[in-house]
Amino acid sequence: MDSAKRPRTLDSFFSPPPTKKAKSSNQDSTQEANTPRSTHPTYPFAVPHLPSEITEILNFAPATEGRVINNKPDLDLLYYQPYIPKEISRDLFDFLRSELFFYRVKYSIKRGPVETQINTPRFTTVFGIDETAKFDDQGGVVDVTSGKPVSKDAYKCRPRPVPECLDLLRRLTENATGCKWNFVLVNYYASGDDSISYHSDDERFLGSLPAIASFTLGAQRDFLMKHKPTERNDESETKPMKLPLGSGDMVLMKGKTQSCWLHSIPKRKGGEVGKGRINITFRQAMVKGGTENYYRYNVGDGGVFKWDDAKREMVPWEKK
Ligand SMILES: O=C(O)CCC(=O)C(=O)O
Ligand SMILES: [Fe+2]
Repeated sequence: MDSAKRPRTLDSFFSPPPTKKAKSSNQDSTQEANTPRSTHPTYPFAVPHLPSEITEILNFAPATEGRVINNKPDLDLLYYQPYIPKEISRDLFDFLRSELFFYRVKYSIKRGPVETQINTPRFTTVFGIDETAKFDDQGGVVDVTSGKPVSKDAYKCRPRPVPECLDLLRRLTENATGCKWNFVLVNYYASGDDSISYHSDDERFLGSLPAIASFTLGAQRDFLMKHKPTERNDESETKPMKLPLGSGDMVLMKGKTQSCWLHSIPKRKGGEVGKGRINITFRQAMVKGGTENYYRYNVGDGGVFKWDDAKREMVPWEKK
């Protein structure tokens, strides 16, 4: 690991917290206007960079050493409890919930003659582009080798660059784990009724042994894992393993985990679930089909949602 990339001065831990000066509303709006933001023609609105109070502490991640979990067939996990330092996980959760745009994606699947409408049971958003292309300084999509603009028809979607507030966490996690990622997927589970059913992230466009980092912020939710069905009928196929993912935790899933195991966040009642939970995953898509898949299922073609702090819920957002 390159320690030069992750300054680890202890000063910010021991210096007194920044004093909260009383601000006039005028000063507030000036500060708001001066906040650096990530923009792009595909973004419904600009996304502010993280405040320095958060970035300074984020440099201390991972807050704990990852625990290896590989005591079951084909399982290969590194579980950080937590990864994000405790003193910023609440603020990072509040920031991302308030500042990102989300979608509630609907799509239809056809199995033979029957077409079924699917309402994705959570809020989602996605950023990134596969290995064949990148964004130039103007935000244009260019071929990764020639640097020439990629035709609009090359993708059935409009790829979006990762905003700086998520890209910082992506870069820091790359440096700490030695992995490489070009996609950021974000889920928001507003309540215990929001969920993700058993699946594996084993699409061909991720390659054969993908490493996926999965972060939790906000409410604790159970993460269930079970082995895919085999002829061995191992106990791991019927008795799911439960990781109680709490705020700031990260699970690095690697090796044969995706090809052999399924995972889910089931619906839940009670506990913390009503506070809402954000999940962030970093992934590496190799080909254009991967980019199209991620935008189809995480942005889709419906409306934008944004957090309403007064109503304490996601509300449809419209350009004013
Ligand atoms: O929310 C989580 O922890 C899991 C999300 C997930 O499995 C996915 O987005 O593929
Ligand atoms: Fe998944």
